[in-house]
This record gives sequence, structure tokens and C-alpha cells, in this order.
Amino acid sequence: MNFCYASHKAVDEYKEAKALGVDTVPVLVGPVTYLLLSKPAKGVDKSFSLLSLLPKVLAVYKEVVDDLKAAGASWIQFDEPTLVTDLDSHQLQAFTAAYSDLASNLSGLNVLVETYFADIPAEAFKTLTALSGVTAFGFDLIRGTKTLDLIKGGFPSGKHLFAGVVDGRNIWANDLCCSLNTLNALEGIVGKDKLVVSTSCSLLHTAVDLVNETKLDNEIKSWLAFAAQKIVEVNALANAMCGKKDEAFFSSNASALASRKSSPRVTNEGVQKAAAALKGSDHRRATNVSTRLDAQQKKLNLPVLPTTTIGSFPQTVELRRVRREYKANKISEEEYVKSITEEIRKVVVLQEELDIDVMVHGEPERNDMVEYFGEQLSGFAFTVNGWVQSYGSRCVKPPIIYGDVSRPKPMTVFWSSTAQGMTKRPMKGMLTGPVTILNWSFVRNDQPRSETCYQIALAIKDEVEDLEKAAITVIQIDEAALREGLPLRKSEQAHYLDWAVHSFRITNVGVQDTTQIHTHMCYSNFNDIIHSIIDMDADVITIENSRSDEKLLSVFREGVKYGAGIGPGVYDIHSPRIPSTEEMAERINKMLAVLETHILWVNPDCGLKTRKYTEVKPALENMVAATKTRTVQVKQVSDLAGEREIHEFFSFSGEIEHIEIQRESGKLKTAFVTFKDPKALEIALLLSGATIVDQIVSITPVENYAPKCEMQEVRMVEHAVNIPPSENVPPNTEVENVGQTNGRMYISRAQDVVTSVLAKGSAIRQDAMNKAKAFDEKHQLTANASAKVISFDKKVGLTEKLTVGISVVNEKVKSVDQRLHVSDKTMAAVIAAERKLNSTGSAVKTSRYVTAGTSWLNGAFGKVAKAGQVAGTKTREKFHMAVSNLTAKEPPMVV
Ligand SMILES: Nc1nc2c(c(=O)[nH]1)N[C@@H](CNc1ccc(C(=O)N[C@@H](CCC(=O)N[C@@H](CCC(=O)N[C@@H](CCC(=O)O)C(=O)O)C(=O)O)C(=O)O)cc1)CN2
Ligand code: MET
Repeated sequence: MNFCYASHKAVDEYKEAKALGVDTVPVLVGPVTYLLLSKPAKGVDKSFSLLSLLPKVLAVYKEVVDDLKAAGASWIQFDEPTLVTDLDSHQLQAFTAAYSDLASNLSGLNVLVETYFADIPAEAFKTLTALSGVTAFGFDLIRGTKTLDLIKGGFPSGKHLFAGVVDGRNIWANDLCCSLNTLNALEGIVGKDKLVVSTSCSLLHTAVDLVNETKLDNEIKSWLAFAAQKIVEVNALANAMCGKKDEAFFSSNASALASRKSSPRVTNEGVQKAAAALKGSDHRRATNVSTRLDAQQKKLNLPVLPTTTIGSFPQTVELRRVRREYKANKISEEEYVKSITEEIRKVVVLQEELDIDVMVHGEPERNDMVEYFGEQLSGFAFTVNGWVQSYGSRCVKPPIIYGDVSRPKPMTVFWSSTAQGMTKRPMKGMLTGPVTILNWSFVRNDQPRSETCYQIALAIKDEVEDLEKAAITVIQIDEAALREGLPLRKSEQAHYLDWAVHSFRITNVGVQDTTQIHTHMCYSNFNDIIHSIIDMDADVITIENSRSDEKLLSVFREGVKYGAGIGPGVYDIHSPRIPSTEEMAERINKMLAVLETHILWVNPDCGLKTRKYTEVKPALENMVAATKTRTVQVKQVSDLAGEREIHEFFSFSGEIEHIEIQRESGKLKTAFVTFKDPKALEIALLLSGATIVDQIVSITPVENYAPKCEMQEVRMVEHAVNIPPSENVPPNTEVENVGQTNGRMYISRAQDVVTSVLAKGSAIRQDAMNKAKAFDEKHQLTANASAKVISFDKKVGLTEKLTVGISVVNEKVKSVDQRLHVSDKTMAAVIAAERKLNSTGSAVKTSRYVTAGTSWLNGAFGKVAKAGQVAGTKTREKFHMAVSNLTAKEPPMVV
């Protein structure tokens, strides 16, 4: 990796200002922070040390410093905010090395190293204040209150102290009197001519100028200071330190502060009490997530790999015009409601065309997911021009939380109900969660953030419950910014996560089991907080995954158990690129390698509001297609298994169209099995981990599979196995569509498939059986089988068909058994494979779960037997042996 002096921006802008008569302080990201906040490129070894690049980076810094010096700069500022994070001694040494290397280039300049956003740890303070070539140190004294003690404990003489006493990240007027006290104390330590009054950090994070606010009332306005006002405050403080105190300014500041403190608009006792009552106790839904998911599935009847989107659909120019004109009273409420309703209808129709399973209304009535709620909650004020850059050219107007928060009336129920009225499919109610509202607002600084968050949680809780009353059965509570509020220092993180996750849980603690709570998270690496995410106890989470290079999946690979629904985004919405079906199917495959089929959801990475319809339509079309693959890839296929065995193994899952076997020299074979109907896939995937002949195979879906021209051969196989097409149907397909509103639901009993496979003498691994059991339970096929049969029977006279279905299975087993003479070779291999399994998995095998699984299987076999269609005794023996092998503590005996 080489670095070069590619941009002359810092120097050019310095010169430009100078030409206008302003001598500025050029600001550069410090070299160590630059490296510590970088990420190694894809494919670079994890052990690579970014700091090893320091000499190369410093060479470029030297060139820039020389240029700035030549241009006449007298000060230069390096931002090294990583100094407030948890650094080890090796990282701290890098600062010492970097600045001593730069020292000769820096000589003759005033050099400021700035830190901000938190307290600086004592060790880092020691390192920083000993840096050679540096003449000034800057600290955030708003978020870093403990830093003051370090400075009091010793500050190098002759150096400047930049005291960040005016909050650069908020919009509140400074407490000038308090700041003055701090500055006086500091002056006693560093001396009059070495103290510089400053903001706590850059002003990038605050709104620009209060004079642009035409709609804020004067009382609230008097409590605020945007960037322009903050500079006035810094000046006033500096003047006061120089004996030129503007008494009028200081006294109007004091009275504004007093009015804020005592204003009845700030305090709402009812809210204070309700929030106080929450603390100290825990709030959790009464039942666990798997019980809830079962209850929800009964109601929602979702297919495997359900598809959804994150909420917003494209925000068109027209849509923005409608909102703008409504706000400006240029169009009537009636016209506005009509326009928005039409937009929702468009989005609903599109999703139905695309065959999205869980719908959204598209959020056309919202300018922004936080501001929209801020505008409707008490205790919030909002600006007309308080824009803050979010990323690139995208901006947001964070609302201002000035008082206790409450919800005067429902905020989203009208639009959600309108949207639900347009479709039979579930329509997600769409809310922003308390932590995200908090983290993306300007928050009051007169009480702990946690307190404010609990208040918002109560307001959102009311909204959740009103949505539920309005028959909205899926409610998404976005917590996009949960990770963003995490304190930089590890020691403070647990406390934050505790109240943040608790606040989220409060919002939905009151809903029924059948109401499915979703959440969405983005913009971060979640691996280090995965346990907190699990603790949020949402039923389904859709989560950023595609931009972070699928790092998220590594936590599941490392064994973290996630039993709730999860939709790691299959494509990045921050780019106009339209991903192909193949690419998204590949992502789904990677997810299926670490997550169970029944918990996986398929969705984009984030909301679609920044995209165009020309991008969104094809992207979602491809996404839905990626969930409907008809081909599975079978890895680790034994040399002993030919097409016949593979066909036999999969024929119980559904009608097979095509089998292709590939072999790379020196490796086990891979087979591609294409079914006639994509629905057969779910059953086939259940068999992953089962044994074909003597090898445990892994089965994953593949997308856009193009069969090689071997159809001839396949037909021959079909012929050899001699299963007539009419028979070659998955068991119990007869019940398909009966009682189902969703045509995609595939009613086939995993139980039957597993029973059949076992009956043939094939081994099946424990987790495959558990998966099959979960599948059955999810679709209520075992528990309610008889009840269902009766009611179906009444409707369509099904008993006969069902019996036929079972007999087909048994006939098939019998004929396969007879024709193929499930060979001794196979049985010996099965037993060998079982031995392998037993030696590694005996603990699992004796668990209660296994026992339950066995009786489930025995029950299935018993049913088949009772139906009077018992296969040969040999089959029965093999079945029992296979089952007992599954549960045996000792390696099974050869019989
Ligand atoms: N609060 C918040 N923070 C967040 C996110 C978020 O969604 N919300 N997401 C992340 C960032 N993602 C973002 C994605 C998109 C936009 C975005 O589209 N912003 C819009 C503005 C949003 C807005 O409020 N628009 C208003 C109207 C804006 C306005 O007043 N426009 C003027 C003129 C400006 C113009 O359109 O040229 C006008 O219409 O007269 C509306 O849509 O109703 C933009 O930059 O263009 C912002 C952030 C992180 N932080
Ligand atoms: N529901 C919101 C949307 O789809 C979530 C966005 S997260 C930044 O826009």
C-alpha cells in the first residue's frame, strides 16, 4: 500500500481564506487517528497491523505540513479523537513515534492536537501532553468532565490549553456563568496567555444559525444556540476572561437559563412519574420468542424465506411537493390525504405484483423517520431550517427535545389502517423506536438521556398498542441508531445498552403473542453488541449486512444462537446498483449455511426512500426471485452414490426434474437436483445433514442454475427407478391449498419425508430431524393433523385422498426397497456413518429433545402402519434400527 499527496484541499483552502484576509487554522485528521479509524481492505489478513503503515502516511503528512508552512500558516491543528478511546500501550506509542517523526517539519509552527467526544484516559493524557513538536492540546470539557481533574493534576508549562466549554454537538445556549468558572480555574493552572476558549468539537454536528428559525417561539429560541450563536458565546467568554465582560449578554443568558429551568412547558409531572416507575424493574413479554413465533405463524401463515422491505419506498419530487404544499397550507387536508392514499395504493399494488409477503405502506407521509414523530409528540420542537449533514449531500433536521415527552394522539394509526385496508397480506405498522428518536434528535441536557429515552418509550408503547387495537398484526419498531449511541469507552457501554434495550422492550411489552414485533437496525457493525440485540427480544429483526461485507454472519458461524426471525439485508440500498437474482441467492445461501431456514427473512438492507422506482422495481423483483429457487446443491456426495441413489433420496421431497452430478478430481462429488416446483425445496433442505449411502451431505439452495444438457440421461434414471409420474408426488400433496389463503404455502409433511428416508435405511442426522420436526410444528401439521383432516374432510372429502397419500409413500418405500434391495453395502455404510456421529454427538443424542423427536417419528410410523399399508417387515426393521441409531448412547450393533 502506498500513499501519495493526492488532494491539495487543505493548502488551497488556507490560501483562499488568506487571500480574503482571514488567517485560518488548517485542520488535518491526525495521522494515528487516520490509521486507527481505517479498515483493512477486503481479503487482507486479520492480523495486519494498520499502524505498520505509519511511516508511509507520515511521509505525506510532512509534504502537506511543508506546503502549509510555505503558504504562511502559523497554526496547524491535528484532530486525534481516538485518544479518548480505549487504546493499548502499543497504540499510544504510535502517537509518540508519529509526532517525534513530524517534529522537525512542525518546528516554527504552533501545533494543536485536538481530542473530543469523551474524557481522555489518564494514560492517553500523559502520552498526549508529552508529545514532541506539539504546542497546544484541546479537550472536550462537555462530554469529558473528568478531563478537568487530569488537567488540574498537571499540565505542561508553556503549552496552550484549548478548553472546549461550549457544546459543539447540541443546540442549547451555554451556561456562560458556569463556563466562566471553569475557565477561571484553568487559567490558574496554565496561565492567562496560554488559555484558549473553544467549542467542545467542530460545529459540523449542530444546526447553522438561529436567525433562520421563523417558526420557533421566542421563549424556546432564547434557550438555544446554533453554530453562529456558539461562536458569539465563545467570543463573549474570551472577552470576559480579558476583563471585557458583556454584562448585558451574560445577564440575558442567565435569565434564559432560568426561564428554561422553571418553564411549565418543560415539566409534565404525569410523564415524570410514569417514567420513574419504570426504573428498577424489568419489562419483558410474557412468553419466549419461539412460543410467540409459533402463535404468529398460525395467524400469518408465511412461506419459508418470507420477503419484506424495511419501510420507505422512493420519495419522489411529486411526493415532496405534496408534503411541502400541505405544510404551507397551499393544498387542503382532503387533497393531501387523497394524494398520500393514492401513493400508498401504488406501493401496495406494486408489492402484490412483486409477491412480497409482508407489506409496507411506503411511508409517503413522512419527510423523515425521526422528525415525523418529533412533530407529533409533546416536549419536542422542530426547526424549519436546522439542517445538519447526515452523509454526502443528504441532510436531516433533528427535532429538539426540550421537555417531558408525551403523545397527545395516535400518530400512525390512520395511515397504517388505510394501507391494511388495501390488502389481505399483513401490512407492517411502522414506528421509530425510542432509542433512535433519542439519538437522532437534539436532546435536552438537563436530565440523563436515559430518562428522556424512557419517556419516549412510553409514548411509542401507546402507539404500538393503538396499532394492535386497529388490527395491525405486524409492527416494526425501527432502532436504526441503537448502536450509534454506544459510548466510546467500553466501561460505559454496558450501562447504555442496558437502558437502551430496556426502553425498546418497554414499547412492546404489552402486546399479544400473536402480534409480531419487528425491528430494524443499520449503519454499524453489530457483532460486539449481538447479545444486546438478542436481549431486545424482537420477533424479527432486519439488519444491515450487505455493506459490511457480511461480517454479521460470522457471529452465527462462531456459534451465537439466534432463535428469532432475522433478515440480514441481501442488498445495499445506498447504491443505485441493481443486484442480480444470482447475487442475492448467493447471499441467501451464505446465510442458510449459518441460520435455520425457518428463521430467515429476505429483505433489502434499509429503507428505499433514496432510490428511484427504476432501481427499486427490478431489484425487488430479483430479490423475490432469489427466494424461489428450484435447485439444490448437494455437497459431499459419496463415490458410492450415483444418480439412482440421489434420485431415490430426493424423490420424497417432490417431483424431480433434473439431476446433475459434478466431480472435481480428488474431491467428493457435488450434485444439483432441480425440482419441478420451487415449493419442494423446503422439504429437500430439511434433509441437509442426512446420509446418502455413506456420506453426510450438505444441501443448500442454488439460484439461476442452468442445467447442462444431460436430460437424456436423467430420463434414463427416471426410467430405471421406475416411479410413474403420477406416483412421483410428494406425500400428502393432496392437502395443498386446502384451507390456505396463500398459494405459496406448501403442505407436505416433513414427518412423512423423514419417515420415508429412515424407512429406506438411510441415516439422518439429529439436526435434520429436529429441523423437520420444527417445520412440521411451524405448519401445525403433526399436532393438528387429525383435526385438520376432519375439517378438510368435511369440505372436500379428503380422508380417502390422504390415505392414498400415505399409501403412496409406503408403496414407494416398498417398491424402492424391493427393486433396489436397499443393499447390504448401504446398510454397512449407514452404520459406519452412525458410528462417526455417535462418537462426536452422544451428549446431544441423550437430550430430552432427541427423545421427543423419536416419539414424534415413531408416531408417524405408527400412523402409517395403522393405515394398514405397512411396508415389508424388513422396512419396519430398518426403520426401527435407524431410529434407535439416532438415540443410541453406544455405537449401534450391526444386525
Ligand atoms: N433523522 C435521520 N437520521 C438519519 C437517517 C434518517 O433516515 N433520519 N438515516 C441515516 C442517513 N440517511 C438519510 C437518508 C436520506 C435522507 C434524505 O433524503 N434527506 C433529505 C431531506 C429530508 C427531508 O426532510 N425532506 C423534506 C423536505 C426538505 C425541504 O424542505 N426541501 C426544500 C428544498 C430542498 C430541496 O428539495 O432542494 C423544499 O422542498 O422546499 C421532505 O421530504 O418533505 C435530503 O437530504 O434531501 C437523509 C438521511 C442516518 N441518519
Ligand atoms: N423504516 C425506515 C425506512 O424504511 C427505516 C430506515 S432506517 C434508517 O426508511
